[in-house]
Amino acid sequence: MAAVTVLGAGAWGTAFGQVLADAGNQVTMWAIEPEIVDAINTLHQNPVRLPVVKRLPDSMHATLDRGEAVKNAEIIIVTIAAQFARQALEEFRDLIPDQAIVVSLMKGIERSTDKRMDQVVMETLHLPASRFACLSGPNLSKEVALRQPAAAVVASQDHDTAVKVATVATSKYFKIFSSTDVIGVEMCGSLKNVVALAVGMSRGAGFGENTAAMIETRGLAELTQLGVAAGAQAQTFAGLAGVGDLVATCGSPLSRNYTFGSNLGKGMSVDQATKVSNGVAEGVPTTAAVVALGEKYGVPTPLASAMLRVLNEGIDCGEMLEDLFGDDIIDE
Ligand SMILES: NC(=O)C1=CN([C@@H]2O[C@H](COP(=O)(O)OP(=O)(O)OC[C@H]3O[C@@H](n4cnc5c(N)ncnc54)[C@H](O)[C@@H]3O)[C@@H](O)[C@H]2O)C=CC1
Ligand SMILES: O=C(CO)COP(=O)(O)O
Repeated sequence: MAAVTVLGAGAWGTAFGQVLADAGNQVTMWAIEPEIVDAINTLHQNPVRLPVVKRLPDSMHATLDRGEAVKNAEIIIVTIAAQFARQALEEFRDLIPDQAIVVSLMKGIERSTDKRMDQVVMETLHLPASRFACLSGPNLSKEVALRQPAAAVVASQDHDTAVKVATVATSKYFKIFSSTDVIGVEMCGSLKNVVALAVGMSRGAGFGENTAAMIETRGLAELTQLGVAAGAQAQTFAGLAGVGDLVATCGSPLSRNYTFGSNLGKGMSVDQATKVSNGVAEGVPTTAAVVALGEKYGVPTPLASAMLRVLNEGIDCGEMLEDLFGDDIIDE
């Protein structure tokens, strides 16, 4: 049993807090929303972000106080919307205990810097790589919250750190594998959201399985090439964080990214799709960062570039799909 603190009581933070509690840990949730902290402590629920759970485990409690939240934590989990991670973590820099391991569950790239969350977390908290891990995989929060069997991969440069996190967070229904490919796991989780936007859009526009499979396969090739150029191992993209999460996210209306894309495909504007989104659709701000990273590493990103035109210029699904392929015949 460990003392674990989760920063951010959104849908995934709350569902993962329950995983940790079910694994036998004492779980402290920190959130900026007083109504969520109050509901977790008094009703044992998070009706704002995770209404599907009617009673959270008794070993979960919440606080608004940053110092109290982390003071005894052995493991600190970060599940804050990626674009706000830096500003939120700055407030924790001097509070994190010296030996604590910090684990990112976030799936996004910071728009203003094009940095992955491992980079943002370590540089903001002044954390050595040996005390950082990221966890990713096909983990739609509602299904995990209902305790349906699922798995994820946790990566750290320090194998012992990955194994420690996996040991602490493994429960009867949540299996965790270990890896040392931090860049690969980060790139998988962030980039698949852009693919999910495009697949959702094609579904919303009324296209079927062939179109979805085409986008997913070409998307996987694009994110693998970009990931490898950034220093990732190709095999990671065939694992849970890569293909696994691509299949889950691109195939489910429970995904905010898929749903955001689907609403665009049905004819909504970006503003309208943002208004009706039930939580953060990380692929939206991440798309521009993926295009920028492609330019930086000299890797073509036709899918992300086409989605950027959707987001910035409002092109429709037909034009987006045309943009995916040039006129040349290219080797697969
Ligand atoms: N929902 C899911 O199925 C999964 C989500 N993720 C990732 O986990 C991360 C969080 O996702 P969700 O919890 O589902 O999103 P959500 O939209 O339900 O919650 C976002 C969280 O970010 C917090 N936040 C936003 N701005 C903040 C600020 N300035 N300071 C402090 N906290 C702030 C909110 O309070 C909220 O707790 C995302 O990067 C997402 O891609 C990963 C796996 C599964
Ligand atoms: O990452 C996820 C599932 O693994 C959740 O996807 P969304 O953020 O699109 O809801």
